[in-house]
Amino acid sequence: MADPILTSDPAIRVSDLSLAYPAHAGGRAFHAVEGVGFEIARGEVLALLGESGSGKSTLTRFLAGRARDAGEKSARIKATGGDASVLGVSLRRLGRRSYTKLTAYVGFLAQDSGATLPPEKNVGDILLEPIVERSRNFDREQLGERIAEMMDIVALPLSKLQSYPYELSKGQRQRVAVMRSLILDPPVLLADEPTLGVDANNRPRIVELLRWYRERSAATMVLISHDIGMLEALVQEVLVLQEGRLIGQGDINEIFRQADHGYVQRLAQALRATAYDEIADE
Ligand SMILES: Nc1ncnc2c1ncn2[C@@H]1O[C@H](COP(=O)(O)OP(=O)(O)OP(=O)(O)O)[C@@H](O)[C@H]1O
Repeated sequence: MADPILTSDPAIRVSDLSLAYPAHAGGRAFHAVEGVGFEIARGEVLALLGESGSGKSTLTRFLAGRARDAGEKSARIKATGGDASVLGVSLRRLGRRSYTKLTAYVGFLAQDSGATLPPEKNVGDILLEPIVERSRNFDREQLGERIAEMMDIVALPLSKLQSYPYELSKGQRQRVAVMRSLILDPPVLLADEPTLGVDANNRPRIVELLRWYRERSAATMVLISHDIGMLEALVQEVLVLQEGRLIGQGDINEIFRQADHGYVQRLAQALRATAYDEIADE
C-alpha cells in the first residue's frame, strides 16, 4: 500500500485514462472520459474547461479519489483503461486504507457542495467535521484563528458559526462548503465550480479565499470554472475537454489565441465577451 508522497512532482499524473459509469436499467456502461493524459506540476493551478457533459466532473471526482463515494452504485466511476496517480498514489485500485490516507491530503469540493451540507449541524461543526472525523487531538486555538481568518475573507460574520444550513442563503452555504474543503490544509485541492450559485458580489470573495489559500500553502489545484475572475486570479494552464476527450491544453492566453478547434474558439469568444480581453491583452 503506497502512502501519499507530499513532495511528488508532478503532483498529478494521468495517462491514457478512460472512465465509465456502470451499465444500468439494461443499458450499456457509459464512457464519460476516454484516453486522457496530462501532468500537473507540484504547486500549479490548472483549470478544466468544456461544455456541459464533457466529463469535467467525472475526471475531477476520480482524481480526488472519490470515484466510489456516490451512494448509488450507478454513480460510481470505474477506470476502464490507463491510470492516474495523485501524490504518487495510483487511483486505479484504491483500497480503503489508501483511500483514507489519500483523502486526508486531497481536498475536494464537489459540484454544488453548498446544497449538500449536513442539515443537522451548525456551521462551526460543519467546518470542523473533516478534522474531527480523523483526529480528536487538534490545536483548537490555532484552528479557530484560521477559521476566523477565512470567515473574514469570505465576509461571513462569526455569528454565522452558530447557524444551520437552512438559515443561510445559497451563496453563504457555498462559501461554507469552500472553507470546509480547505480545513485539512490539503496540498492538493480539486474544486468543481466553486463559485456556482454565488451572486456576482460574493464570487470575488471565494476567488480571494482560494488565492489566500494558495499563497499560504502553495497547493496544487484543479479548478472547474468558467468564472473569468477565478481564471484571471489563479490559473496558468488550462485543459479543454469535449465529449470525454482532451481537445486543448496549454497556457491560458496561448490556448485561446491559437485555438484551431471550433469549441475552443466559441469558448474563448464567450469569455472575451465578458472580461477575457483583460487577460488576453496583457
Ligand atoms: N451516474 C451516471 N451514470 C451514467 N452517466 C453519467 C452519470 N453521471 C454522469 N454521467 C454522464 O457522463 C458524462 C460526463 O458528465 P460530467 O458530469 O462529468 O460532465 P461535466 O463536464 O462535468 O458537465 P457539467 O458541466 O454539466 O457538470 C455526461 O454525458 C453525463 O450524462
